[in-house]
Amino acid sequence: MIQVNPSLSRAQLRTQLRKQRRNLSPSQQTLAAQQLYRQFAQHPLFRRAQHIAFYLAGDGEINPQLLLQEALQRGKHVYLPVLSPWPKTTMVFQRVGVQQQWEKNRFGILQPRWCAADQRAVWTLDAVFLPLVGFDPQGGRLGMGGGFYDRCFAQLCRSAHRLGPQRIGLAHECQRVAQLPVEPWDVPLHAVVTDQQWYAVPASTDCAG
Ligand SMILES: Nc1nc2c(c(=O)[nH]1)N(C=O)[C@@H](CNc1ccc(C(=O)N[C@@H](CCC(=O)O)C(=O)O)cc1)CN2
Ligand SMILES: Nc1ncnc2c1ncn2[C@@H]1O[C@H](COP(=O)(O)OP(=O)(O)OP(=O)(O)O)[C@@H](O)[C@H]1O
Repeated sequence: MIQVNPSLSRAQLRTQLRKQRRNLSPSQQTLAAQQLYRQFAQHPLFRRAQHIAFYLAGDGEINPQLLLQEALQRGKHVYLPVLSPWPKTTMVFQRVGVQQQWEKNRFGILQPRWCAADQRAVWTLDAVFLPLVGFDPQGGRLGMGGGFYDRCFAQLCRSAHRLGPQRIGLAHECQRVAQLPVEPWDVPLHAVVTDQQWYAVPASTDCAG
């Protein structure tokens, strides 16, 4: 686990942790993806969930592709994040179709071509698997810095939809830090699954802000 120098800013921490995950070799990445799959494929949360949001891995992120394929095979509805053309700060979740058309978002990440009819309100999903740059065992998440996931969940946390989807961070073990700096807009994760283990977050820290 990384011992975080408390004087590091979020931006510096992000740079350091991104470098760390990009340094994993292709064979380490493949193994991590297989181990993630083994950790999770038979888990009741995954077995029960019918509407699940994934992400397409890049930049050294742990790859949930095996789980995504498994979800499709089990007849679940699979969603991916799509950045809205306007307003630029909005991200929605869109179901992946059989003859899906794709486009790149402004960060070069592949996303389903915008189709409002296939989009589903976040609070009606059963689970959202979040990519992350860093995490801590208290449910803290450091992302790429766009604030997209936090904005998606902000309403949910403040309103009566506390139950909403399970927010599950997926990560390499090397992305764990003892304690991330917390910002007022941060929405805590319910759990983090790495290639090595599960980190269940105590309920009391859920939506603390
Ligand atoms: N796989 C994956 N998909 C995802 C996310 C993610 O973290 N991972 N996102 C999670 O929110 C959203 C995209 N958010 C992103 C925010 C910033 C950058 C980024 O690369 N920033 C550049 C600099 C900015 C620029 O190119 O204009 C960089 O530092 O490399 C990428 C994605 C939606 N899709
Ligand atoms: N609920 C919100 N409403 C308005 N702005 C927000 C909200 N949540 C986050 N932001 C803004 O987004 C910016 C980036 O936030 P942060 O650094 O936490 O992103 P991140 O979690 O790393 O990114 P991402 O979720 O896209 O991976 C912050 O400057 C913050 O002001």
